[in-house]
Amino acid sequence: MILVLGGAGYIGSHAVKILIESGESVVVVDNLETGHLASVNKKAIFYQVDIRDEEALTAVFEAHDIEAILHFSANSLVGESCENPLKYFENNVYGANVLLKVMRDHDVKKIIFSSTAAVYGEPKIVPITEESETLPTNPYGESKLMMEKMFKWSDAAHGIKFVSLRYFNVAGADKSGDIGEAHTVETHLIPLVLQVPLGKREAISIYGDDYPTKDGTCIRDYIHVIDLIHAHLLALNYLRAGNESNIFNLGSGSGFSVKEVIEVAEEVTGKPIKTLIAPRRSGDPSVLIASPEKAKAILKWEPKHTNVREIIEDAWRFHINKPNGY
Ligand SMILES: O=c1ccn([C@@H]2O[C@H](COP(=O)(O)OP(=O)(O)O[C@H]3O[C@H](CO)[C@H](O)[C@H](O)[C@H]3O)[C@@H](O)[C@H]2O)c(=O)[nH]1
Repeated sequence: MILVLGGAGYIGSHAVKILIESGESVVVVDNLETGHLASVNKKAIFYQVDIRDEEALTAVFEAHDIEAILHFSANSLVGESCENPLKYFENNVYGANVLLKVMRDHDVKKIIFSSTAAVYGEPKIVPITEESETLPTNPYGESKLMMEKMFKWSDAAHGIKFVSLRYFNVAGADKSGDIGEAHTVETHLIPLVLQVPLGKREAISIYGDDYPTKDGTCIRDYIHVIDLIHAHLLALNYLRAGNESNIFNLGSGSGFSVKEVIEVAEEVTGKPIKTLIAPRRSGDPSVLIASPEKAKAILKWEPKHTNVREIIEDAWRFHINKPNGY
């Protein structure tokens, strides 16, 4: 049995669907603070539990024979983390503490963990390898780095093996159009851009056009959520094969600027997208591009949907299908 924490969220709901399609039995735990029950595949067993609730989490571990955990439940908004850092330390860091305690007590030894490119902060060298310095510039990235360290020391003391996956910019949606990115407070570029052709937003603000990049706007490495989840399945097999704990970047290795994303979204939707030039958003590095070479070499990961057009087409299919979310 695989336990998916945060399985009602954007990325977690894709993981649940793909795990089930690949023949795994899945238990989902989600507090539904930001997740949607409707996005959880019906073949999964669902518990509305907050991972900080040790008693309730323990009951899930006692009811099921859990082999491995995929951990997607965390707060993940950079701006919010700067305004309310303690929320991030309480939910993300303390939540991981409770989880590790319950794992230790129930002899569960495998966990795949969602980390982030935000652990690197402002990179000195691009593309970013896993050996790059970790110097987060916001509490969100700091909380994820702290969690990585908690897993490292829990491995040393209790033999809990982990794979930490440092995500770059996750986007796109399942090809069915049934599940996708539907945050109540949306901050991510692609869903915000698509709100304009959906008629939900007048214009998209470009946060800064004076960066030292080819068109002056920030460059990011967009990774399709389906490719991202395939890396999780490979990480699960990697731990099942008895390998040591490890850390991998998950990105496509190529970058697209904010203006390029908007242009492709205009082509995909066939509608003009009005833009406004706004001031820079604080804490935004100019260029974030992953080196995915380690994941390719060790996990044998090969992202297949690296074209930003395909990512936007798949996101658009979901938004057309569910214009008001779940
Ligand atoms: O309305 C908007 C929203 C975003 N942007 C720009 O679009 C780019 C992408 O922004 P997102 O907010 O979509 O993504 P980030 O790169 O800021 O954040 C991603 O990478 C971070 C690590 O750096 C964290 O992991 C975070 O959770 C993850 O979404 C940035 O240059 C941002 O300034 C705009 O111009 N206008």
